[in-house]
Amino acid sequence: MKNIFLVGMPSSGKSTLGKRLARHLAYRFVDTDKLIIRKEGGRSINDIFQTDGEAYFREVESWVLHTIKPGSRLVVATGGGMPCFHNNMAYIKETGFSIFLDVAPEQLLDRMLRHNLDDRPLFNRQDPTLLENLRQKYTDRRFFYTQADLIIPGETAVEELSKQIEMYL
Ligand SMILES: Nc1ncnc2c1ncn2[C@@H]1O[C@H](COP(=O)(O)OP(=O)(O)O)[C@@H](O)[C@H]1O
Ligand SMILES: O=C(O)C1=C[C@@H](OP(=O)(O)O)[C@@H](O)[C@H](O)C1
Ligand SMILES: [Mg+2]
Repeated sequence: MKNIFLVGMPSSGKSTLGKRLARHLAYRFVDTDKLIIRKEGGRSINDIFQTDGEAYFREVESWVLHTIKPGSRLVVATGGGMPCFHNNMAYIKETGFSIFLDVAPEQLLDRMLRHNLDDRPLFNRQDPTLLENLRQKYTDRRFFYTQADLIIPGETAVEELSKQIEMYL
């Protein structure tokens, strides 16, 4: 039973869909940001970025990814940047089935402004250039995200997704 990795931009719905998919398949669910926070003794993602910098965060992020045991019936919601650093996307592809949740920057912006989630150091809701930032990151990161085994639109229902992936698991 391959682990399933959800990749994509922040706010694309990895954590939300990941939990639903895990329930549907009777898999366990993990969120790599939560694993990082636990490893760092409960510090927030913002605190890690501010105190130790992004490079340190990316080290821990990659370390955490490598602690995920292959074949353990897990749905893994990754952090938005994870596939784009170190050799993470290669490791994800080697050890699991990967799904890119493809959501356009305009829709990501809409979700970010609608929902009050402030633990995203790279995407500030008060920033007037947030849309530009999302567009730039989306363009830069697509190279990595599109290496996923499957690409789906963000609003895909869990029943439909389960049907699409059952033959790969
Ligand atoms: N398919 C969807 N349609 C509309 N809103 C969504 C959808 N999926 C997630 N959201 C909302 O967008 C926000 C970010 O979702 P989340 O699952 O945390 O994204 P990610 O883990 O990719 O950053 C949440 O507030 C969630 O309720
Ligand atoms: O896009 C990024 O580089 C990041 C996305 C976040 O995860 P989500 O995609 O779950 O928001 C989190 O890992 C960190 O703030 C960095
Ligand atoms: Mg998340």
